[in-house]
Amino acid sequence: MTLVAGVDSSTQSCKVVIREASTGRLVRQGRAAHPGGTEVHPAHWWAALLRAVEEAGGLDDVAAVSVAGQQHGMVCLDESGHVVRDALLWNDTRSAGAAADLVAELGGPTAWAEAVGSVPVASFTVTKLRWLAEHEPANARRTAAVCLPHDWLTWRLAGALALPFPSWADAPPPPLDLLVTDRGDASGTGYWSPATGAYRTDLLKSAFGAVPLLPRVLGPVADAVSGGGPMRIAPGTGDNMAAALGVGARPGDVVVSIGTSGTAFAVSDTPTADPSGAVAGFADATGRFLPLVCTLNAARVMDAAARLTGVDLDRLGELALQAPPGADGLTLVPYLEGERTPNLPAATGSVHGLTLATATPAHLARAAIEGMLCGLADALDALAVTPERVLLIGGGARSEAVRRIAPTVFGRPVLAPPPGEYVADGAAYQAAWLLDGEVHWSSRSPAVHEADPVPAIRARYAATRPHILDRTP
Ligand SMILES: Nc1ncnc2c1ncn2[C@@H]1O[C@H](COP(=O)(O)OP(=O)(O)O)[C@@H](O)[C@H]1O
Ligand SMILES: O=C(CO)[C@@H](O)[C@H](O)COP(=O)(O)O
Repeated sequence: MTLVAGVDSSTQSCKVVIREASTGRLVRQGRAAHPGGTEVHPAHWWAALLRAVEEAGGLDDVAAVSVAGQQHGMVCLDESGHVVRDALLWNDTRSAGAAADLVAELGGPTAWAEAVGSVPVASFTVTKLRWLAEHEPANARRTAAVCLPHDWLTWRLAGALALPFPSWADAPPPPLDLLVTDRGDASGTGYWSPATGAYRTDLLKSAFGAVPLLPRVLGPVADAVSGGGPMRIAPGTGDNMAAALGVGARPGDVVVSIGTSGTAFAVSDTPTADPSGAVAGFADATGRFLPLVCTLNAARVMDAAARLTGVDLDRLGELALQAPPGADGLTLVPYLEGERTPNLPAATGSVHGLTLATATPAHLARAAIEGMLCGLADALDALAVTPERVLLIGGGARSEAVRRIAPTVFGRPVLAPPPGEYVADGAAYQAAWLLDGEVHWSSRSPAVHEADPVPAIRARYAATRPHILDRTP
């Protein structure tokens, strides 16, 4: 039996699945937590990957592996391959001013959308590099190469494979020219064009003042390390691109992922360029494109509501289902981390419509879930496609309350695939694809969730959304 491994190094944790290459049957899995915060030393990702691999029973019997990771994070390496500073993650908003400057310098949002398919906000790597050049010039000068979280982990794996697994933790960094990436993750940098398939080093030079070494961009099915050992390494990709593969998204589908980020994305045969900036024109992991809208506030809104109400996530869901749709007018605008779409990096969350009657844990629980889903309903609208199917995935989709409330907010049925690790599965799929050239994995049918639409929920949310305070008092 040939086995493949898929890794999901996402914001909150690292997950590893080991599947049978021919059928996709799940054989073993493991996971390990990442530290909190929006800047993280990449060594923590490597340590978590090793713990998750160990929990999954190791990779000795695995023929191919692929790593998917949180998009956009800035990993700077010096000439010897050592990390220059903690990586700034996709949800770190300190580069919001740099983003605004870069947009103005190129002549406005349309110029960016035409150049790289997306209008950069603080999440994009290019804005983080501008921030670094302005605020930490010594670190900027030491930066010989820039890569993304999945690129860095793939590169560390490439360097470790020659050693037995117990020694992987101590594997020295490989040469910088072994760094590779893929179209999907490259498209989140702000200096690679999905339409032309080429780096825009001119934009990088303007933003950062220099052009460090960049990872080689591989096609969807290519070895990340040529002439490697017995285990092959696929190119990997960004976590949303891997999720699209893992869930088997096809043209006509919109996938809504409720993880740390909230994302809504569709598979497209053509590149997109939205000058409003709401839709990022990413590439996918198959050679196609993945227009995507991302919010900074999704599953953690429920974590916060659970803390506020003093219950666990299961109880939070039960409470939410006790309150009526619309929570009797209690409305929560979920900008707890600032927001990316709409681009309000300094915003805070707010609660409106408090009365003696709505001041209950059940109302707050319902308002939190509805508010988070309203942000995603806005994301679905921004995608401007008429989906045949809306598929709900991510940690937050494990909540029955989310699955039952989503159709009332979205105004249409949603399909919930069986709970699973679809990002890691997508990576495993890519590894199987590398081995066999084609993959025929069967999947279980998603459960259909239907409910009467309640348009008043979004109407009230739209009325309250502009009434927010910034985080600077
Ligand atoms: N049963 C559940 N109900 C609600 N939320 C859940 C449940 N299980 C997990 N989650 C949420 O899933 C989130 C993690 O989702 P995940 O997709 O793994 O995130 P990421 O990929 O960003 O690291 C946590 O914030 C947690 O709140
Ligand atoms: O920035 C984006 C998409 O553009 C995020 O979706 C990150 O890729 C993080 O994903 P999760 O950890 O929330 O899955």
